[in-house]
Amino acid sequence: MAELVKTNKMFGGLVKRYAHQSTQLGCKMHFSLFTPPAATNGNKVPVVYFLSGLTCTDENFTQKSGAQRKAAELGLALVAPDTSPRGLGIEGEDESWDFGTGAGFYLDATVDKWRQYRMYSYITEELPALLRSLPELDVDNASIMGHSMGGHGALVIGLTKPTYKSISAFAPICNPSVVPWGQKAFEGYLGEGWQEAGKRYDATELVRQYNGPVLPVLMDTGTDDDFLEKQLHPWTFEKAASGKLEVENRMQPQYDHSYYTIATFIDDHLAFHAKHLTSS
Ligand SMILES: N[C@@H](CCC(=O)N[C@@H](CS)C(=O)NCC(=O)O)C(=O)O
Repeated sequence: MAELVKTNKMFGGLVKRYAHQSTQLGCKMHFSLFTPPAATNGNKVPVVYFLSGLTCTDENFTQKSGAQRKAAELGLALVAPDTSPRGLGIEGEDESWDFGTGAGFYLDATVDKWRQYRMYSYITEELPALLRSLPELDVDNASIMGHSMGGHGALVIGLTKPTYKSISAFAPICNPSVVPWGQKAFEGYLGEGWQEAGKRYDATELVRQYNGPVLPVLMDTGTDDDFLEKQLHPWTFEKAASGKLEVENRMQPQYDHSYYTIATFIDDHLAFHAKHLTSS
C-alpha cells in the first residue's frame, strides 16, 4: 500500500499526499487524495480523478484549484496523480518541459528508451488497484477530468475504459496527432509509425471510431488561452463527437490557460460529475 506522507484538514475533509513504488513505472510516485467529510463512519464516496497538464505534479491541482470546497459539499473524493515517472535517469528526460519528466502524455510508450513511461496503464490499472485498499473510496463509481495534456488524458481514458461515468476537461488537447505538443510526444514515445499508433491516444480519432454508450462530456476552454489555436482544437472533438457523446463544449470569454480558469469553473465540473455518480 501507499505510504501517507502528509495530511491537511480542509473544508472539513482531508487532503492527503501518498507515496508508493510504482510497478508500471519502476519509480517512486506521489498522488494526492482529498476525502470529503462524508467519507467517515464506514461510508464510501465516489471518486473523481484530475489529470494535470504539462510541467505539473500532483500538487498543482491540489494547491491551486480550490476544488476541495465543492467536493466536500458534494461528498466526492478527488484523486490527483503525477504527470510522468520521476527520476528514472533516462538521458534527456529533463531537457524539455513538454517531453519527458512532467509530460507523460497518459500513454504507454513503445520506444525502448522510454519503456517505463506507462502513464496510461498507471492511471487505469495500478492507481485504481492501489485505491481499493482505502475503504472510504467507492473505486468503481468514478469519473475523470483533466487540464490540457490531462484533458487529453481524461478524454482518451474515458473513451477507452468503461469505468468512468462522466468526463470533463479544461482546455484539452483534443486532436494531438495534428498539433505540435502531441506530435512531439507521439513521435518520441511511440517512435516509427507513430502516426498510426498515435490514433489510440487521440480523442478525436477515437471518437470517430467510437460506438459505446453516450457518455456525458463537459469542456471549458478560455478564448484568451494562448494555446487554443495551435494545440487544443476543442471544436474538432465536438464535431467528431456529434451524435456519439453528449458534449457540452463551452468557450469562456477572456479566460486563459491557467489555474485561474480552472478555479473559476471547477465547481461546475464537480456538480456535473456528481450528477452522474451514484451516492451511497
Ligand atoms: N511552459 C509553460 C506552459 C506550461 C503550462 O501552461 N502548463 C500548464 C498545463 S499545460 C500548467 O498547469 N502549469 C502549471 C501551473 O499553472 O500551476 C509554463 O511553464 O508557463
